[in-house]
Amino acid sequence: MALSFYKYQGTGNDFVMVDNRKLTFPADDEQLVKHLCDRHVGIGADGLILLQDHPDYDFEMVYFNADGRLGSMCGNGARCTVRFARQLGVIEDVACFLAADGEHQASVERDLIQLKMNDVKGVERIGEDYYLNTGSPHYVRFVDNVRDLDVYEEGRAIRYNDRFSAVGTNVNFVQRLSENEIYVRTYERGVEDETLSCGTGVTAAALVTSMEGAQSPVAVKTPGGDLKVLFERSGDVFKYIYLVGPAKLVFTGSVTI
Ligand SMILES: N[C@@H](CCC[C@H](N)C(=O)O)C(=O)O
Repeated sequence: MALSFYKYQGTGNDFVMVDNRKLTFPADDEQLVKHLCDRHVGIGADGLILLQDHPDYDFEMVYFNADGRLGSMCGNGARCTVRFARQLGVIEDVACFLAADGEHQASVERDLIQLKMNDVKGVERIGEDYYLNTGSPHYVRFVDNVRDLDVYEEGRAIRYNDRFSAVGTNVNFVQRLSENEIYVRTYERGVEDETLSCGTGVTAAALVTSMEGAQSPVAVKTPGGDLKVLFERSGDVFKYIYLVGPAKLVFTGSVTI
């Protein structure tokens, strides 16, 4: 069967997008998803996303990690899905959609997609580090020089330690650039490598930076580009969280599956 796909990227976090409104994609085929995301023998991406109809929402986003497994929330992927939905004519400039962690609102503002994230209730301290869930689980460590860090090795050491090896976690390394500006590099669970950007990770990093004195909005640089995180904070409870950044179509194509 011929599969038409669209390749999108949001600050360098890239996704194979499939219009699955007719439910023809074999979503239970883990090996197929893994193959399509493979950068040597497939299309190549950090994840695969199905856009599907839903009776109560504009659409549903079904996200798989590059390892083929069904994933939790993906912030950059969600921003790309909103852009994709607009391209398909499923939405105009605003959307209310369903993802793995529940309902989300989003709006398209020229090049930027503004995505409302779910409230975050509770941030755990682990030594000098932080652990929280922004739709996906994130470990956050502040470092002095993030550009020179071996994110692959240091990220794996945390992701596969006794606490996290079974369920896994994403691992974010954060350098404070100024009071309200940070640089974030992320080791992503399910990709099992550093990606150019991770939306839920950037969100997690911005929220914990506010626990160290930053104010909303926090400007975030990543190896793949710039994002902005807005929020309201009360202790370790965060509401009205918005992730803002670009999402772009890279190319379209068709593969035989
Ligand atoms: N790239 C994503 C994060 C995706 C989730 C992650 N791979 C996991 O398994 O937790 C993002 O932009 O949020």
